[in-house]
Amino acid sequence: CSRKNRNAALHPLWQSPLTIPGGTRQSPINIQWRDSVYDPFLKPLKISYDPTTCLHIWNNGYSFLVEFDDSTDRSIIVGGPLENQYRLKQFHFHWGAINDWGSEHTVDSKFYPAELHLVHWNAVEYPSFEEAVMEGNGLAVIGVFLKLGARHEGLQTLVDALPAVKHKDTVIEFDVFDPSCLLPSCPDYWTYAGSLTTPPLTESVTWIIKKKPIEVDEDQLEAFRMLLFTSDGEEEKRMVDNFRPLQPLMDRTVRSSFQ
Ligand SMILES: NS(=O)(=O)c1ccc(Cc2ccc([N+](=O)[O-])cc2)cc1
Ligand SMILES: [Zn+2]
Repeated sequence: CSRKNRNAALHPLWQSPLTIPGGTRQSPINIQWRDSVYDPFLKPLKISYDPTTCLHIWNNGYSFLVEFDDSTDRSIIVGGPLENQYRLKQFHFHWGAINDWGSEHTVDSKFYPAELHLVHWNAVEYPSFEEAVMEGNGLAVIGVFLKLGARHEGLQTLVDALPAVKHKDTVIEFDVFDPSCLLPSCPDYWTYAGSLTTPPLTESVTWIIKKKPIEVDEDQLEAFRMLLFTSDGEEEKRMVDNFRPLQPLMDRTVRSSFQ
């Protein structure tokens, strides 16, 4: 490809190419509602999180992560498209500089202002998260869209802690939080085989994307946008637009748990 195109493939935030050479199941994707296939054999997703497994909030320079103690099976998901139970490792968000974009996945080409990812790993088959990351069925990520609306009381406890992790590589203890308060009550989801959306971009994720968004208000989105990609002392760069561009669907079908 011409020099221009090659440069277009290198997004500043990811240094590595936007599509993995030979990648056949990259994420995120656009979910075309009418092309998704209802699968009556999909089970309901069962979620049981123990709020005391919450450890801390960490600004890792891409997003802010809320990390959990994944040394036991106290916070797990099971069912849905999953063969095994998967342990909660962390959750994080992706968002835009303005409300017109920010989510990683889109639905019928519509962006949401932000997207939550709850990251789980297959501790039944693999000894650690790092090993699971390298396996086709190693991870399960629940995606939840955020839309502008009413203030989300559960999210507010998280938002109140964000000023303490404004800079890259800062961490604050956060010892009781139940992430199920961030899930919509509607059980409907889409599911497809995909990848991590940040390096190492490994094709190890069973994506479970909730059909219904949760509502957050403008102040809560603005709180995300005052975080920084940069460390204390560096020239400030606001942490916004930390989402990967859409990737080709290729030979994949998105299944729905609903008709
Ligand atoms: N956005 S996402 O696809 O849900 C996503 C989920 C988890 C991670 C975290 C991560 C995944 C793997 C590694 N690694 O193998 O070095 C380091 C960090 C990165 C990205
Ligand atoms: Zn993510």
